[in-house]
Amino acid sequence: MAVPRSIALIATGGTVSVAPPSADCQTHRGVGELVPRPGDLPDGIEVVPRDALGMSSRRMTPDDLWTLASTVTEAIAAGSNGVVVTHGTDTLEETAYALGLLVETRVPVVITGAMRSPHHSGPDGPANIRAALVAAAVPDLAPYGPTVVFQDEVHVARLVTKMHSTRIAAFSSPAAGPVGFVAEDRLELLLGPPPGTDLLPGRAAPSVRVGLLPTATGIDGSAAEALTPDVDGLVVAALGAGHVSPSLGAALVACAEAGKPVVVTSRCPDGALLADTYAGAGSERELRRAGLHFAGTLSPPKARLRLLFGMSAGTPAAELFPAPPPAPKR
Ligand SMILES: NC(=O)C[C@H](N)C(=O)O
Repeated sequence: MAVPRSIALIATGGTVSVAPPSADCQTHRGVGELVPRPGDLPDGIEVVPRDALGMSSRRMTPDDLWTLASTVTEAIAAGSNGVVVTHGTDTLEETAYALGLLVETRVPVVITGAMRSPHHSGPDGPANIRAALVAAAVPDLAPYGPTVVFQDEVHVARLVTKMHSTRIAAFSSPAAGPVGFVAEDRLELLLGPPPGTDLLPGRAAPSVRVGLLPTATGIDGSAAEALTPDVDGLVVAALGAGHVSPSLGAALVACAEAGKPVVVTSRCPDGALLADTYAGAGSERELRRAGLHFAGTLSPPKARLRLLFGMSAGTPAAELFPAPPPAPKR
């Protein structure tokens, strides 16, 4: 008989592990309760369970992400053939991306959770965990970096987002769709791994504060001005392809001139930021010329984690968010 693949199952809390009959979803079961019973375990897999954290994902902090990344790294160093992390869904995509920033791995790392708690009808946790274990046991998944397995779909950490607040089909990757799926306890990969890695060149425990600002019609610079003294860096979820109101633009430039890196992202769930199309106050041309950094296709919360952990390790923002090559003449 073939040697079973050893998969570390690391629990952090979330709805997937809410303890019945806790009506307020505040108490979380230990990882032992999440391990499939012997008859429910996919063939050829052995689970090594470990509790890391036990909380709703809204409580997760950068320090917790650092701790979790260390736990995952330890499991890999101890010889796991793959890792599955169970997590609350509200910030699951951020944790997946943070593991991509912080964990150097040659084995698959998969994150999953549930939208329905174990004591509700049709809980999705057991099926998600089973599919995640199947995926984590396949070495071909490793080059994709951390992935999210949910509802039998496999999504890469950089692109995945929680699109629905209550349905069990909560996650998707608007830019490219899932890279694979699990059926009959087999992983099918549909697309190749992402072209680049998100792993940071230097890794260190979080030691800086990075703010995140929303934009909307008529949002001026007052919130940015109020926030600037309290942060070491700022991410703005700008309009469209990287635009803000002229007043907000001036406040962001002032923040950058004060030596605090400002990173522009888009509030659109899909698409990239422009470099050289619009001019004038608050346009992408003006903001780039003033030294603001642009995060490409990265979502606002993920760009925030990249800036936060990158700065903590002393990597300049310009290296974390390199400028695109000049556009060809049109
Ligand atoms: N479905 C969930 O897991 C939601 C929960 N509030 C959490 O993120 O911990």
